[in-house]
Amino acid sequence: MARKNQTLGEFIIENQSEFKYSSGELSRLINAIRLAAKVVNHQVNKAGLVDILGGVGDTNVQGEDQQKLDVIANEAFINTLKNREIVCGIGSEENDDFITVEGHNDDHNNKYVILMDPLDGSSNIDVNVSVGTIFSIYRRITDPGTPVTLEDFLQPGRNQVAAGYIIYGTSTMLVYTTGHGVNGFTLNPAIGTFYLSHPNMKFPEEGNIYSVNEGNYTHFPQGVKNYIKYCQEESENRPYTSRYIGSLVSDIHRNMIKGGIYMYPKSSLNAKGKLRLLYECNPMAFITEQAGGKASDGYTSILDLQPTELHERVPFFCGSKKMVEKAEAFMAESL
Ligand SMILES: O=P(O)(O)OC[C@H]1O[C@](O)(COP(=O)(O)O)[C@@H](O)[C@@H]1O
Ligand SMILES: [Mg+2]
Ligand SMILES: [Mg+2]
Repeated sequence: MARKNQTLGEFIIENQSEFKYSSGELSRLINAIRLAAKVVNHQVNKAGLVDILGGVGDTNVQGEDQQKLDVIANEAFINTLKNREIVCGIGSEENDDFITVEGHNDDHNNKYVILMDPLDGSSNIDVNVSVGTIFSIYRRITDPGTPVTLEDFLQPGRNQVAAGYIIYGTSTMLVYTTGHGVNGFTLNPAIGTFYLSHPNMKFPEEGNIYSVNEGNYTHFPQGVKNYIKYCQEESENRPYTSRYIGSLVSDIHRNMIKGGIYMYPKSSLNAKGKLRLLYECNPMAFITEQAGGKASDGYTSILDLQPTELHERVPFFCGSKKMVEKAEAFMAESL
């Protein structure tokens, strides 16, 4: 049972039995994520003081300029997870291929794979706007004792056993689910402890915030253009307010608290949109559905999509249930 101001450590232990495979491994994994989050939080908070702003002068597999904090966050999570030998594989936005973690005595016996976006909202790092980390956890489907394979990562989002994000904003929060609701923990920086501050988070069914990069408006499908016009019309609780931070984690976190819809549609610029299915859309969709919201590619639930590549992109509509259903109706109409 969630108690306000319970520490994250206490919550993990007290809720372990909820988890059908509860052998303590998943708890150790969430604890490792908690530790890496604190390491990254420390770096993010002092970014302007030490020379970790800006790019490393290299591009990642997405063709994006890698920021120094992308690399620092990536290494912090990979090292923390590897050193604790609790995963058999790691997939990251910043690594072309998945990383095999041999585990104790190279026995490949660990049961979980993790996919992550170590630093989300990279374009906001240098301008002191909130950024995040996103993670998604699966049980492997290939036999323990054998090296992990791509198959273990390309599972539908419905198979996730846990997912969450860390938001490095006005305060630092860790929000996650293991399929039993969504809980948010705030870091007390003075003592380095996460406390339960947002028990049982819920997306309001309806809201009045829409989040989309309207700079791409002319390139959007007609259905999206029609929905944006609908959001801007004078009517009962419209026009909605437009809010777009440009950090997926922060935009969805705000909309989960206030009610709203986030969209990164396909466009004539990006045939499949921009966001990555495995370590951005699947984990945010799992959180959203667990909080009573909805997430789709405009037609199909994100969690029912069958992934085919580690870094594949999908169009993303996510947020308050009635708002996503309305956007989907406009998409269907304009087919
Ligand atoms: O600048 P755009 O095209 O609107 O894209 C913003 C989106 O891209 C992202 O920054 C992509 O994530 P990364 O920063 O992890 O690459 C999202 O956080 C954000 O929602
Ligand atoms: Mg991202
Ligand atoms: Mg990123």
